[in-house]
Amino acid sequence: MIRFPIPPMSPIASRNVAVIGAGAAGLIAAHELRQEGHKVVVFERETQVGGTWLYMPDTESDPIGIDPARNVVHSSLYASLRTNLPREVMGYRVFPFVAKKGADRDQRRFPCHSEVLEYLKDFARDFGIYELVRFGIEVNKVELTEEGRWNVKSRRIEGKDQEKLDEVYDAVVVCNGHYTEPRLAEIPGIESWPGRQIHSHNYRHPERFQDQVVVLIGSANSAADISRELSGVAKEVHISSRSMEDGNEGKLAGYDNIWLHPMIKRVHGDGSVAFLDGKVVSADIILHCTGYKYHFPFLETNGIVTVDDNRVGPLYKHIFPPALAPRLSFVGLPWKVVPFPLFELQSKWIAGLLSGRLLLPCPKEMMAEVEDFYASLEAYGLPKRYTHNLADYQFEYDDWLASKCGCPPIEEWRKQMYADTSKRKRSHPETYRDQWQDEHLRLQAEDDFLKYLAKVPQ
Ligand SMILES: Cc1cc2nc3c(=O)[nH]c(=O)nc-3n(C[C@H](O)[C@H](O)[C@H](O)COP(=O)(O)OP(=O)(O)OC[C@H]3O[C@@H](n4cnc5c(N)ncnc54)[C@H](O)[C@@H]3O)c2cc1C
Repeated sequence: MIRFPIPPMSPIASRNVAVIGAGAAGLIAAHELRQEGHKVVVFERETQVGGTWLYMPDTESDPIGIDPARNVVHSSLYASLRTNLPREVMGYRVFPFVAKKGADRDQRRFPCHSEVLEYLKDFARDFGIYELVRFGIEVNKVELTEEGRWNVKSRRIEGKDQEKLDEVYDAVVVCNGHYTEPRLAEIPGIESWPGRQIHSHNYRHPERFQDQVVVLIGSANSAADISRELSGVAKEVHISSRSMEDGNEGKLAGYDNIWLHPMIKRVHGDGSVAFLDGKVVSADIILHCTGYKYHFPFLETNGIVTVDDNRVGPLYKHIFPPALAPRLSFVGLPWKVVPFPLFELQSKWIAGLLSGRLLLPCPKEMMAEVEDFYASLEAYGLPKRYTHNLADYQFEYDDWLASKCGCPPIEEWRKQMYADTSKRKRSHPETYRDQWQDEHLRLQAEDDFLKYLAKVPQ
């Protein structure tokens, strides 16, 4: 039986901390925790760091990802993917994402995915993170002990050696990513529709779509990139999205074979797909670019933390369940954000709270704030699945964390560059990665990076 409230932590102390995942979130969490004096073990199922940025040519046995027995592939990257943020904006603040020379490096401002992987590998090497990571080890159970610590069970996932570990940690930081479990659009009539379905998680190359009529559902970054890539090989591409504004339906400007539609009304046994605007097409494939679900199959909190319609909660500031803070935390849940610097600030705060250098409000106050936040979302008519969408206030959130940690707010150039990129992505989706108008901001960033690099011992 678990006793509550769990015992308070003694002030200014070093903790044994388990970090789950060695993607961009887990790497910076490991760094910040160690900087604060904690003892850190990072568990990583793969044999390399990088998480999402470790491109995997293989796809899953179930192309829409609903079969629980399927082989799970972690990364959702497609072969042609280039970043949707300029490298200056994207990098950690403590390790600028500057262009490097080398045969395997891509010096462009919006580089291809392998360049981000190289950057993360550089970070792990330069900051001595590799020595903290246990590779090829999957965490399969995280449970609260009677003393309010965490029992972490893990196992080696490949090879004859069936090594299993059962250990106790003072705290767990969950950094397992949230772009692996596909979310699907609900489509009336889909059970009897005879065509193929695939989720963008399993999209790698356009060739399989040669001469096909494709209905692509979604409007986020992947949908924009993949629909344009498909137009080069497919017969027709029909984009269906919730955000399609009235009057914008019809052919996409600049393309002969891309059409824009509102949501799908119904699909039929004869292969036809009917949209809410009354248009009907006969399609071969439905491609779901409809996002992902938060998924923590290893986490056992006796119902304290749940995932409900993609709300992970209750969480104070998207990080701590009030009843278990600060011993359980999540890094990287927010979306529609600049991820790496946000991970950095979340991690810094967690590290300071775990040592007792920084303090949280009491669980009751945190819970009251979480409830107020949920009530405000409801008042705006926002469904639970928008809980971690920080589009309208990501920098306010970052700056709040920065102030708690006593570090400078997000740089003005970074905020402005993000805003300019978002605008250009909408107005010039084909060219925003290669043509820009924010050279003055890029120079400011470079200037900042030079000052930073001058301080770092080479
Ligand atoms: C298609 C796509 C394009 C994107 N483009 C951009 C972009 O241009 N710019 C940008 O900044 N962001 C982009 N992102 C967001 C990107 O996901 C984040 O930048 C970031 O990489 C997420 O890092 P993470 O550490 O939270 O998760 P991940 O990178 O997913 O890492 C999680 C790690 O946890 C490990 N793991 C999971 N479960 C376990 C377990 N039980 N035991 C042990 N290990 C485990 C996984 O193997 C993985 O290594 C994109 C995302 C996608 C899907």
